[in-house]
Amino acid sequence: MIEVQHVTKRYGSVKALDDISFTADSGEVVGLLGPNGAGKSTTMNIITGYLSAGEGTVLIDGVDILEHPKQAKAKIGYLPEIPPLYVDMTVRRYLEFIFDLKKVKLPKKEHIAEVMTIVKISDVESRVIRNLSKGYRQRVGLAAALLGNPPVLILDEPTVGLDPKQIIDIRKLIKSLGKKHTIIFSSHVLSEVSAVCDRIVMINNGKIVADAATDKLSESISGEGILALEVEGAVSTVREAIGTVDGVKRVSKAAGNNYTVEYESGVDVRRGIFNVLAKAGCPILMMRSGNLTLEESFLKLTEGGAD
Ligand SMILES: Nc1ncnc2c1ncn2[C@@H]1O[C@H](COP(=O)(O)OP(=O)(O)OP(=O)(O)O)[C@@H](O)[C@H]1O
Repeated sequence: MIEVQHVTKRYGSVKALDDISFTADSGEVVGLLGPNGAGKSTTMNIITGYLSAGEGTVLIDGVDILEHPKQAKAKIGYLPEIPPLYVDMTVRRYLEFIFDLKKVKLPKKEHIAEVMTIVKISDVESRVIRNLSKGYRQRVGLAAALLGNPPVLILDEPTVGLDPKQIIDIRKLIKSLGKKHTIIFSSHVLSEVSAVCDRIVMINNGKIVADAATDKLSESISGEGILALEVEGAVSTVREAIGTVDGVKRVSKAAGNNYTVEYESGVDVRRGIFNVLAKAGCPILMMRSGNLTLEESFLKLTEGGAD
């Protein structure tokens, strides 16, 4: 649905993006994660056609954003980091204004009411935007992005500046919107991205440093899996037995009866290890994944970032 291909962007001598490529498939919620200054906003602005890339291509549902901007932009709902709200308007008036601006062809009253219900702002429709809390303003911005039912939503740091309750509400909202839309949303907060997204694209210093399903990310970063084991029996027997299992790369002895097993990424060695140790008469007392946590992976990849 969204294809970013070899995009490079320079601001004068600053290379903000350096040959980045990634995709977001239909119905996927993809998190663009990186420290401040990594290039997230620049990426978002290029995807939405607000900024042109120096090199590379962005396709929205197969349509090139630079060659056919009108057609491509009609498929996108964009929530910039600071939504450009007209604060003297009421919520309803503002949404009517955006509806007209976007030249939406749906029945106006019903569609605006539907969108207000989705983002839960119907109760403030007559309030002047200036008097709304930051959380409500963010939802008004989201409502504006949703007008016209675009299949793609691009959300730039949608929870910045919100209180914890508002953050939880917006996350829930994004998750539910993910059922019907392809979403790319940026954040510098790992826990946020991992709570909401199917896939994480990590960006640092204008380069993509990781791109994987949220639950597979740490494994894909370390390039191999790690298991921590506690096993009874003679050390040489245990090591030898585990070493015969397909996919096992290294067995290291830790304190007591503990071992660390490194294995090839994508291979599940647990059953094999169970079988060989049972055969050798060495009971397994504990076995768990010893991979880097997502936090550790993120820090490892973004060391030296601007944040
Ligand atoms: N208009 C500009 N002129 C010059 N340099 C810029 C401009 N906009 C961004 N940059 C630089 O490009 C790099 C990427 O910036 P960008 O705003 O895309 O990062 P970001 O990941 O969105 O960070 P933040 O979360 O702080 O907004 C940074 O080094 C930034 O200083």
